[in-house]
Amino acid sequence: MKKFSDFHLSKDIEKAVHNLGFEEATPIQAESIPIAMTGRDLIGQAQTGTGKTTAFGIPLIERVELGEKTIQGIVLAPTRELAIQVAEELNRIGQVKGVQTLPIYGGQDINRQIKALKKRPHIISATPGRLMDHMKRRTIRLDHIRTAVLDEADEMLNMGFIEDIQTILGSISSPHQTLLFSATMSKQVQSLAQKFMNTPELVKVKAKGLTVKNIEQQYVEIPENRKFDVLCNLLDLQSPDLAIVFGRTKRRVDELAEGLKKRGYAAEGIHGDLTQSKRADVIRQFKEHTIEIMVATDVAARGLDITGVSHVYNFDIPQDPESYVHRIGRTGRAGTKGLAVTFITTRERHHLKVIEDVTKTNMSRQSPPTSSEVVAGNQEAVIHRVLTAIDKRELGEYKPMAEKLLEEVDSVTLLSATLKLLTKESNKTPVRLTEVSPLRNKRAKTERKRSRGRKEAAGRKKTYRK
Ligand SMILES: Nc1ncnc2c1ncn2[C@@H]1O[C@H](COP(=O)(O)OP(=O)(O)OP(=O)(O)O)[C@@H](O)[C@H]1O
Ligand SMILES: [Mg+2]
Repeated sequence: MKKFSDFHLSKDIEKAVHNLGFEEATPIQAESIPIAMTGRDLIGQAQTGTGKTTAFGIPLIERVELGEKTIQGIVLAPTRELAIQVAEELNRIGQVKGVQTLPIYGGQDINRQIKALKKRPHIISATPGRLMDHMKRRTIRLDHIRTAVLDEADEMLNMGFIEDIQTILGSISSPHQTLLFSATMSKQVQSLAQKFMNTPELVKVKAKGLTVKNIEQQYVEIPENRKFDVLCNLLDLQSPDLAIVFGRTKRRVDELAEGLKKRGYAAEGIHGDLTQSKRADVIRQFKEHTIEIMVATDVAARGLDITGVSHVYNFDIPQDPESYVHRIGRTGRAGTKGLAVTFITTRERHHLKVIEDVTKTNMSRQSPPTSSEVVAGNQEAVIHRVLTAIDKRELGEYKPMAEKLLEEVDSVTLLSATLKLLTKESNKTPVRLTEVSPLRNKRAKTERKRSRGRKEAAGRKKTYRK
């Protein structure tokens, strides 16, 4: 195990890392930081939640010359939320040194961004579309870049950003290094790397599979029309701290979030058709635990690091194994435990198998909970609440009331009535979701994806949104 003090970091950065509470470097950090600090190009692949942001963040910030008031580093990320989150982390690492990172993303007033750019940030963390806008307006110039980072490069290519990325990388006129990080890599990424990187060092953290072992992986096979009830039962039984539920389409996400709210859960949906302020609101409320369930499309699958996400539910099985890896990777981060449950219909068995093969993992099959299990689970939850209240011992003002009641009713009856009132009755409010067809077989899927990919990429040119 390597400590950060082994890397000969500057004092300011060592201090900032210490302030972050990091003691030992994770394997991807231990392997990449020394190479990246020499200025070499590097491709880093390591599982989700293993600290890739700091792995590129430290060398990126080390190489910033504070005295030069120019943009010296850029990070490209596939989604707005990720661009924002990376900027936050870089600002923490750069805090003691005084290195400033500005997030630049679509959906935010461009004039506000231009104003913030006048304050001369050292690093930009951006989504490709909006960065291109600024390059065209000449409000961002790439003539002093020392380090360019592509976070989640494979996803940016999936989203049709290839041309934008080529333009951006091709516009950097200063000598620089390029770093590329993701938990998954595709062939496309390798050809991009060949074109734009200088004999990159490949750092791939050895692991048994693509997913981390601290995430328990389960699947439940059920007919489409039972999925919603089973989801509610699982939420009741497993009482997640925070949960992310992934749905296949934006409409699906809206319907699921509405349905969950109807049944009394603190849930909100997030997807690319919402305004940026709504998206930011949902993330903020989720982080503050005002909402406990975030229902999302794959827009939330990449890179998001939210403390407390204990459960991920794939309400709809993801399109491909890579998406599965990233979705479930929103839990089980930095060594914590997590549970991922994937719903499949009988016709989707084949897709499950493909995911298991590619990720080299086994998911254990679970039967949907029976109604008596749900009742028992709800009762257990109440008992837990009662016992916790006893531990807290803040019961003084209730005791006289209890004593008075006990004069009239025996203790067992009294307690039974209290437990009954506290126990959550399963909420049966009817919820109807628009039917979706199961995933089709691989060949049909790839063909559809190809033609859709072209369309989406064309559409995105205008909006730069996922
Ligand atoms: N050395 C460390 N010690 C302890 N915690 C760390 C360390 N490095 C990073 N972390 C924490 O681990 C969490 C995950 O890090 P990060 O988001 O960089 O993962 P990632 O590898 O980029 O994952 P993903 O593939 O999902 O994007 C963060 O909360 C981060 O603060
Ligand atoms: Mg990441």
